[in-house]
Amino acid sequence: MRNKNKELCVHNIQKTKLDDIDVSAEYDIQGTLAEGSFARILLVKHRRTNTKVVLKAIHMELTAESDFHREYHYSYYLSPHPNILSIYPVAFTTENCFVFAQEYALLGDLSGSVKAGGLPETYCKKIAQQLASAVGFLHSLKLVHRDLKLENILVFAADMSLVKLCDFGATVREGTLVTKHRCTWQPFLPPEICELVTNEKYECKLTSDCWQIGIIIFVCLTGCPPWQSADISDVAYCNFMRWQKRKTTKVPLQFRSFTSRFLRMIKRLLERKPEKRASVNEINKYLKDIWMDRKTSARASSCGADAGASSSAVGASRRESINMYLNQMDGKTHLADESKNRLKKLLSAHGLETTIDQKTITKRVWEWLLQCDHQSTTKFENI
Ligand SMILES: Nc1ncnc2c1ncn2[C@@H]1O[C@H](COP(=O)(O)OP(=O)(O)OP(=O)(O)O)[C@@H](O)[C@H]1O
Repeated sequence: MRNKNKELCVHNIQKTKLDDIDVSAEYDIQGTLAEGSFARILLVKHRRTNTKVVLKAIHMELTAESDFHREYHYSYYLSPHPNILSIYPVAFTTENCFVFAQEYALLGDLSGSVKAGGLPETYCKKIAQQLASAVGFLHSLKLVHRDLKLENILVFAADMSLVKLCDFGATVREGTLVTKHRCTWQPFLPPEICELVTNEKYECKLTSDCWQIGIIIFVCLTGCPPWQSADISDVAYCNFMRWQKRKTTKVPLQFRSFTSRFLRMIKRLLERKPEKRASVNEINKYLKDIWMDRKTSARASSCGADAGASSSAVGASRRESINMYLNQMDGKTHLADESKNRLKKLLSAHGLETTIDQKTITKRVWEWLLQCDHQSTTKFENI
């Protein structure tokens, strides 16, 4: 009964009264931390309390007021969880933006920490455990995050002992009719979403988050996604599906560096049928196991191509996958540029020019991965 009330309460979206304020009068703007698709993330110091906070300034022309209220409501409601970004009870409007205040993650997001070849296994397990806890909390309230990716996991400790989930801009109640979220990376999308046509509506389910956590764990361990797109036109994905459906005993190349326990977990999270997919809580069952197989990981680079006949196809598809990231980045440029210009105007009205661009940082990371993929492909083709 208590849980039911909690659940009802979280879905009762509060419309906070939004006062129009002059940002530069209240805050000392120190710089732009990042630029998302709809928002600019500003590092500021609150003049009166001398506290450093982050302001998420969402451009009004790109976001309906009701969407802002939903994002702020869910972000604030969820933020007491230790692995969810803390949000302050501060929301207001400026001339062009809806704004709310958050705590500052000094180490940025996970896409800046995951290097070619991946993170140490111990770090990945800490991330998996904290992410499972945060997303498990959302799921207990029947909320679907819908946009789980490295960029939405903020790092508070270099050894990954504290990470927090952020960006509840796409979060909705389970069962809500939605269309594909425009700014998610294709390799992170589950098959049931990949197969939708543009603007097709679907009922969102908790299980799509479980798939995305599976992909995040894979990317953290290896440094790159397992395929470009979870659909039948993708060779790497097809190989995985054939193996999962036991049509072949040959473990797909990009999964050869893992132990059987890890493979069991990842197969459960990356189950094609959403109704059969593991819940996030299942991840906890595998945290004490060894994930990387020391012997095979020395032989098969998870970032590389197959040493057999299908090597070029898989290698090409994986290169394409990383290229696709870069292209999607470019695709986002137009949208980001529009909002960037408007936000720039707003900021320069307060005498501030900004130059940091998160898109460029992420693009650099993926260019590096592309280089890594190319090197290991060459290595395996020479075997
Ligand atoms: N509190 C914070 N501290 C430090 N960096 C942050 C913080 N909040 C956000 N960021 C940075 O800003 C980026 C974009 O933030 P956020 O995801 O909230 O914006 P968005 O416009 O919703 O992004 P998207 O492109 O995913 O729609 C994050 O990936 C992260 O790098």
